[in-house]
Amino acid sequence: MAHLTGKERSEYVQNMFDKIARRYNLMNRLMTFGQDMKWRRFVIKQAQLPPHGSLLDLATGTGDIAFEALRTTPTATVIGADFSLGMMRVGQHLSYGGEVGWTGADALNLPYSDNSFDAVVSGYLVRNVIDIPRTLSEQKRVLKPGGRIVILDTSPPPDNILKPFILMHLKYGIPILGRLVGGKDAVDAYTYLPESTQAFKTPAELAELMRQAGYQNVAYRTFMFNTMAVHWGEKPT
Ligand SMILES: C[S@@+](CC[C@H](N)C(=O)[O-])C[C@H]1O[C@@H](n2cnc3c(N)ncnc32)[C@H](O)[C@@H]1O
Repeated sequence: MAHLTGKERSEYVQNMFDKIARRYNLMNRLMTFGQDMKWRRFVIKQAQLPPHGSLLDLATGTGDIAFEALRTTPTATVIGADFSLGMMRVGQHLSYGGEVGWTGADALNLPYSDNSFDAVVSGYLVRNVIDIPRTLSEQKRVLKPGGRIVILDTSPPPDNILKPFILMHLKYGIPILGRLVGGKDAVDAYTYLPESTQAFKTPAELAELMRQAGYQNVAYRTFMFNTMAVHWGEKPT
């Protein structure tokens, strides 16, 4: 991965998700021991979407976060945007799939006007983009003043007594599970996931990038032995 240019890395990520789309949801449930839906519910809680509000689920993938928004706020307008059409095609056939406004979009160049959404949320996007400040700034642009950004992503395992066990799960558990569930097409993806997690920002570093991008009231909460984090903040009014 380190040898790829930004554009090549972007294409690599896009193709990778197209390839694993069919087995993606099952892998999530297995890898996280069924915890991932709890974090998605927390993301939507932090979005504080008003009735009839508008939400953009950026990097929606198969739509799990978008579906959670529709489940808790059925009157909301929910747009799911992603650059992997394969992932969104899977989501279209799931329950609530008919109620999401699925859109092909790049998180670095959003096809929406300024001040469009009450909330912009994302799950496992920021670790994958080639320019984090750029996506944070694009998300701020399309948020209404006072609108909320919420980000769910993995975090590098902190230095503590659990680190060797977490590294074992990342280095061996997840790639082996990926191969068993997704076959050889999934090997790259579930090797990339642990590598990109270890190379990603710590929760404190990501919070600082959000502040630098101009968000206010930035805060975060970590889950699963600090290996998962949800960050939130607001666009100034
Ligand atoms: C791990 S999946 C997460 C899907 C979903 N948010 C979830 O929580 O399950 C990451 C998604 O991010 C998308 N993605 C990565 N970089 C992107 C970018 N620059 N623009 C749009 N989507 C992107 C991928 O196509 C993929 O569907």
